[in-house]
Amino acid sequence: MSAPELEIKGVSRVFPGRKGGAPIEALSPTDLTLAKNDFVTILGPSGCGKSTLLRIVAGLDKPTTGEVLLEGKAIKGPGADRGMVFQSYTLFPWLTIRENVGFGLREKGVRDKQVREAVDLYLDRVGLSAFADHWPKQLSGGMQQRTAIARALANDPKILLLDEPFGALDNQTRGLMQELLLGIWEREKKTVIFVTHDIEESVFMASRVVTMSARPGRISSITPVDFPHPRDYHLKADPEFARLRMKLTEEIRAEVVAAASRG
Ligand SMILES: Nc1ncnc2c1ncn2[C@@H]1O[C@H](COP(=O)(O)OP(=O)(O)OP(=O)(O)O)[C@@H](O)[C@H]1O
Repeated sequence: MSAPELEIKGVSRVFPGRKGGAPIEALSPTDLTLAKNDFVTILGPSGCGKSTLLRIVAGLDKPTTGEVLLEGKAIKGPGADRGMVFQSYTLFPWLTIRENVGFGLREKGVRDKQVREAVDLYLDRVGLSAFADHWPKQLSGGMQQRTAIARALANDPKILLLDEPFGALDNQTRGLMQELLLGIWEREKKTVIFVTHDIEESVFMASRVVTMSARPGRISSITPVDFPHPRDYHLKADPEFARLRMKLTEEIRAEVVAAASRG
C-alpha cells in the first residue's frame, strides 16, 4: 500500500450531557486509514456519528481522544487542504456562481488571472460554464450542489469531504450527480470521504464502503468494491452489485433493528 494520505487514529467524541444528563458518546475510538485516491463511503443509521467523524476530519470539531493526520501532519483546525460539501446548499447568496467558485482562491490571495482560469476549468467540469454570472437562487438544487463541488475542487484540496451532498436531490438528478462526481474523481484522483444514507449510492461511488453502528458510533464493517472505472449507471443492474447492495442492506437493517430495541 502507498503511504497513507489520511490516518484517523483512536478518534472518539463524547458530548457533554444536556441539563446535567449523561454524556453522549457519539463516536467510540475509531481507526481508519485512507490511501491517496481512495474513495471511501460511510454508511450507517441516523445518529451513528458519521457527521461527527467528518467534522473532526474537517477540523470543525475536536476529538475527545485520538488524532487525525493528513500526510503525516496532525489536523488542528479547518484548512484549504480539505474541501467540504454539505447536504444543504451553502453558496453565498450575495455572490455570483463564478464568485462563489473563486471565493477560496481569492481569500488565499491568488492572482486574478489564476482565479479566473481555475473557475473556468471547474465550472466546465461541472457543466455550468453558461451560468457563471447567475446568482445561486436562479439555479436548481442540483446546479447549486455542482457549484459547491466546483468551489471545493477549485482550491485543489488533498481530500474532499462530502456529507450527504445529494441527499436533498430527486432520484434522477442524484443519479446524474453521482456519475458527474465519479467522472471528476476518475480524472483528478482526489482522496474522498463521502457520507450517505443511500446503500446503492454507497456501493456505486466507493472503492470501500465503511458501515457504522450507533450508540456509541463505531465502524462495524469495511467492504471493498472492486468494480472497474469508469463506472456508469448500468453497473447498478450488475448481479455482483445487487449482491453487495443486499449484503449492506442486511447489515444496516440489523443495526437499525438493534438500535430500535435499545430504545
Ligand atoms: N453538538 C452536539 N451536542 C450533543 N450531542 C451531539 C452533538 N452533535 C451530535 N451529537 C449526537 O451525537 C450522535 C451522532 O451524531 P451525528 O450527527 O454524528 O450522527 P450521523 O450519523 O451523522 O446522523 P445523521 O445520519 O442523522 O446525520 C447523535 O446521537 C447526536 O445527537
